[in-house]
Amino acid sequence: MRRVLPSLCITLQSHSARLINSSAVTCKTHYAATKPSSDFKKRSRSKPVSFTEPDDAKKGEEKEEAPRIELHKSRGQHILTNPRVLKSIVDKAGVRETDTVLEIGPGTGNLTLELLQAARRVIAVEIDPRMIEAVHKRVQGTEMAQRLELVRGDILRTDLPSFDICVANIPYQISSPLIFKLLSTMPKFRNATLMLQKEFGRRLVAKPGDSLFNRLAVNVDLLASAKLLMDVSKRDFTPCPKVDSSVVRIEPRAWPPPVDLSEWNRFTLMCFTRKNKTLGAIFRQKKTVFCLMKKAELWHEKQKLKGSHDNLEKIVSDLSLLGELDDDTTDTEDIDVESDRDNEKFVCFKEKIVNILKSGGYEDKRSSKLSVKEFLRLISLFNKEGIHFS
Ligand SMILES: C[S@@+](CC[C@H](N)C(=O)[O-])C[C@H]1O[C@@H](n2cnc3c(N)ncnc32)[C@H](O)[C@@H]1O
Repeated sequence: MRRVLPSLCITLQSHSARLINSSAVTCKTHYAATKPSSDFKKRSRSKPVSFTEPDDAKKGEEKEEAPRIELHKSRGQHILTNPRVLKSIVDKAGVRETDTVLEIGPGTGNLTLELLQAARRVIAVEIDPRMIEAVHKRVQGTEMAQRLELVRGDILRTDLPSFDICVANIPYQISSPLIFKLLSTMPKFRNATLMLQKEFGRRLVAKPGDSLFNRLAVNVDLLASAKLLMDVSKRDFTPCPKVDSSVVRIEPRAWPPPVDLSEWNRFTLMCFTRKNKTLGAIFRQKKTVFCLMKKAELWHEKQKLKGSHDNLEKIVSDLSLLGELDDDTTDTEDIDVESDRDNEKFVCFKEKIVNILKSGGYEDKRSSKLSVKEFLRLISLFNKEGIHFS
């Protein structure tokens, strides 16, 4: 039988949200695996949810008490079950009483309930309707229900609401797009405290010269500062994942440099195609030179705009044939320039690139050792000479 959820408990939002059937989940009122402290139980006054892993679900058939939320690893459903860690995350996030907190992937609600102790309001976006149901049941009939907004949807396809901070144990497979989605939101939030795969967290906070320094760190550093808060053992999750985790705080910069992000993204992609090669070697590659030459022509044509449409179309089609450079770009010797004139143009353009690198002192530098400031200076040197990356 379908039962309508009390509207005070769940305000479902927007295009992606859908009211769910509250009878779809079996929830039991005990923690099978969430290990709450007695203090936590007292404070939450809610009905906790337990769950089973796919294999346990089969084994548990005869145990009539076994509650059923089958956890799907494909959705990153590793539930954080250590109350000490849950509390520590909320403390370290610096949640204020007046805050609206965005939580991504509340799962069965362990972190959600902690957040509701500290914040004025929590907006939790969850893709799995069974989890929405579970969290709803835990707050149902408590004053917390009025301060919790559950949104069903894929966070990557959901318009983000306005929030003060984000605190979340996220599905690791969406870490990168999620971080950039958060960083592109307006108005700006104070910070995001995220549980990430340990290795990913280390890469995020890496500094130029560190062995893990990479394009991700540069791109994030452009827009935010990232700080490692603590490591969390895989044993603190159910089911136990293969990897350990880290909690990282990301704080958006108040005044990020005014760069075209799509151009920046392509520029760093090019610079990091071979992060340990010198920039001189990277930008001398035939494919790279050719790609930049075509982009420069396109840019030049766009500036003129009134010019020949035919020419513009040819350049656009050349570019699409070329495709985007990606991290696996290896084949650089397969581009044939058609005529002597083209060849001359190509050689001149290559010389121009090399001169920019030489005059800026970048020819022998490696991306793995450059700061955001140095990358910003390099892109501006290229732009000044009419070389663009978007
Ligand atoms: C690592 S679990 C975290 C659960 C809970 N917050 C905790 O700490 O125990 C990730 C949660 O994110 C949800 N999820 C996965 N992909 C999602 C997406 N694209 N949008 C929103 N939620 C998602 C999963 O269903 C799961 O409940």
